[in-house]
Amino acid sequence: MGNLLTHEEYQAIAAKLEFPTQAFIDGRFRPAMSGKTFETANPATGKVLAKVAACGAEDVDFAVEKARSAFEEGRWSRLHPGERKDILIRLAKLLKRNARELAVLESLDSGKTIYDCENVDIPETIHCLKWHAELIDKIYDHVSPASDNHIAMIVREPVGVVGLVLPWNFPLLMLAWKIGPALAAGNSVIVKPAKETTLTALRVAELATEAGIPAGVFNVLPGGGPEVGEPLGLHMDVDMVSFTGSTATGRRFPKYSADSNLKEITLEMGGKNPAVVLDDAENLDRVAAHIVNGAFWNMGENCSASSRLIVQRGIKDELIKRIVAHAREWPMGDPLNPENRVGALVSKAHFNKVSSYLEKGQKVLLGGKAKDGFVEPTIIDVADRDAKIVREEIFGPVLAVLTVESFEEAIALANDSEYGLAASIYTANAKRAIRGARAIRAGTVTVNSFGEGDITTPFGGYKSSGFGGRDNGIHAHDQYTRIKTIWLDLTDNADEAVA
Ligand SMILES: NC(=O)C1=CN([C@@H]2O[C@H](COP(=O)(O)OP(=O)(O)OC[C@H]3O[C@@H](n4cnc5c(N)ncnc54)[C@H](O)[C@@H]3O)[C@@H](O)[C@H]2O)C=CC1
Ligand code: BAL
Repeated sequence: MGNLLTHEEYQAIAAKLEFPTQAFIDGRFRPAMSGKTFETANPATGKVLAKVAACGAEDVDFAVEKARSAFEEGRWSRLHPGERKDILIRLAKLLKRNARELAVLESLDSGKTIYDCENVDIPETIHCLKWHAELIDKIYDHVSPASDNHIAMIVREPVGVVGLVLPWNFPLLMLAWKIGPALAAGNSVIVKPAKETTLTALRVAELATEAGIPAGVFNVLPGGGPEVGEPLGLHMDVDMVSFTGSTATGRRFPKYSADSNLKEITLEMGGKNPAVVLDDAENLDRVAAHIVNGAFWNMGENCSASSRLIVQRGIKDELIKRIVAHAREWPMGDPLNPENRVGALVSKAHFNKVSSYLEKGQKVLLGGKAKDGFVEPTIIDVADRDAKIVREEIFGPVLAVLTVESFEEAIALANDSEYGLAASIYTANAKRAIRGARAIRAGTVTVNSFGEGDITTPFGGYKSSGFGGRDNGIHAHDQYTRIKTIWLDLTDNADEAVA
């Protein structure tokens, strides 16, 4: 995969990196108005990388004012879509030119492996921006089938000033999922990265300006959730917020909206995603490889991670044997070593949270150890269907195994969760595959594979996993536009009385 460097070469790049540390508002870097900063550390070593501006409500007000001016003056919102396309493609090219530096920055700040940053995060980020840029001058508005005497145009307009509240698990990719369609549609954006992972968003803001995105259109406010996310959610002049993160925090946004200007809200939240393996599944070795990828990719810090394996008793032992064998091929260690597939968890706090799910007395089939920011890929056989590791989103490399006797029981168990983000079903029986996929209440169901689809397919959840619009695909465009109807009377009626 890819054109990877050696461990030593990555370390040499890391040693020379400069870190952007200030807020980016109205086209330039600025300290937080309060002068406050917070430390951001490399979770793999605990070493502080930089002190970053800790923004607050006053920075939010200032950024919203600048974003609003940019929007109203039409610096970006009224550019020809083809011009926005050209600038966004220029941004994608700049990201490509700086891909290696961004990959190392992302890995250092988040604990993600350089292997994933180089092979997934950075290329998909670039592809996402290009895809939305290419889309924007190919979308047509509509004319309604109204009477001959009227013409009714149904047009899409950018929403205005958009808040983008991001998680830490895919800092650049989630940025791209949101700024791609939001900027392509002509909005001004205020990005609030997760406090744990701010550095790459700040670097992208700098590159966006170099690409030609006008001042005020792309702003980045580092800082805490209550300090930046909440004032953004409550702001009277923010038109829409798109959020990705935990269900607990996501729940706050509809309330912020109701307590302010009824801004639109899209929420992409947690998951406890089932991988259902039926006893007629073919090629168990391949199934096992998919399950390992689903459960342990990105250290399980993935909202759509397969965290519940629901397996029919007849094939359980054979499947587990193969899953364990595949998982053993995933080395864990320094994220900057390209041999490693499992890096560090994002922060000490998150490490503590994930470790707390590893309890004495569990039937551990693999792993189970946690030390100094790293958690081994862990598989636990569970009889109690209400155990915490079955119900709660752990967001770490922990796979709970549940045993069932039938297809019907498997589907019922798959749905026995407050979440409904993603699911997989492995079977050679096409009818069962489709019946199962239809019956599982989740936004994405993959058959005989693990994945999230790609940029062309909408991503989002059912139940407590999702609310509002979808990320990715043409459907993401809906999130960041509003529909307006324009009626025009065509009658030659100068002398007629108005009825
Ligand atoms: N669905 C997903 O992709 C993600 C799920 N999670 C889940 O959430 C758990 C906790 O992680 P956190 O970082 O605490 O997630 P979080 O949901 O609190 O953070 C997501 C974003 O919301 C912001 N935020 C936090 N509190 C806020 C508030 N009161 N008002 C407005 N914005 C606020 C954060 O600063 C961050 O930018 C994880 O262990 C995991 O289970 C975390 C990150 C991503
Ligand atoms: N899996 C991409 C979206 C997320 O984890 O938040």
